[in-house]
Amino acid sequence: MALLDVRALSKSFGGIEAVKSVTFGLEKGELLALIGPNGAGKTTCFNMLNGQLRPNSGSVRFEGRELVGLKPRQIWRLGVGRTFQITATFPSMTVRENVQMALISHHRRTFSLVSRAVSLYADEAQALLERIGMGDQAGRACAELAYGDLKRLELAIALANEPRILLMDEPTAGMAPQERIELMALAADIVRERGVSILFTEHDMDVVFGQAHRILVLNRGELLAEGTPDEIRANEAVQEVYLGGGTTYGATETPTHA
Ligand SMILES: Nc1ncnc2c1ncn2[C@@H]1O[C@H](COP(=O)(O)OP(=O)(O)OP(=O)(O)O)[C@@H](O)[C@H]1O
Repeated sequence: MALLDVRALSKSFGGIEAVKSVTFGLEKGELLALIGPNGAGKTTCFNMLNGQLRPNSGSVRFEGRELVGLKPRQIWRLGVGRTFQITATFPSMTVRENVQMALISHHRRTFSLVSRAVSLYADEAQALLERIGMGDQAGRACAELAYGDLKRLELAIALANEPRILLMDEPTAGMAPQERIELMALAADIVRERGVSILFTEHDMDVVFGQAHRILVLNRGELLAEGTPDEIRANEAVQEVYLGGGTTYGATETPTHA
């Protein structure tokens, strides 16, 4: 059984079947992309995986344990983390303090807001920042960071919780093209080093086809295709959905439909 085993997951909103009996697995150490046109059901899927939405039917098993019915916080504590499209940092704190806060939360320590978390987990936080290439920015206030750096910091904050699985919802949204590639290349390295599994949604096809080990394609709530980047690139049904057929993508062409 896959590390995360998703079976026949379905969700309707009134008459709209947003996700229809979706089944897939996420393996240990895998970088898996979930793509699909606007409204395909990607966000709804993510919300069911991390407990924000309860599916109408289906199951989500993590290491054999059923996650459906658990609260987001419980799922997070089990090791299924999530990054959001909107970055959630404390702007007035420094970069390092933000990571320290995440480490403190992970280790369930309490601290006084008055004295601030000046010393707790400072070395660990610095090490995480070095890993994402932001060691030299540790002392800056978050509010001063460029957008791309904030997204990288968000990755460090997510890693502070030592997730086994990381759900990344459009991690590169709003970034410059080269920065996007770099962020996902960094995520790919981290997958390799730590054996973390990542499921991510993404609109930038260069990022998807350049970095993902495997790709899931959703269309109108259904899983249309699943395979390696080469298999998906060659899949006619996928080409039809994305481009009306005929054109290849992921190499030189980059259709975006954000
Ligand atoms: N809370 C909701 N209430 C009603 N309909 C919803 C709700 N959330 C999503 N939907 C509908 O479900 C379908 C799937 O939406 P979803 O946001 O999951 O797609 P998506 O693939 O994430 O799209 P995008 O790429 O635009 O973020 C859409 O038709 C959407 O309008």
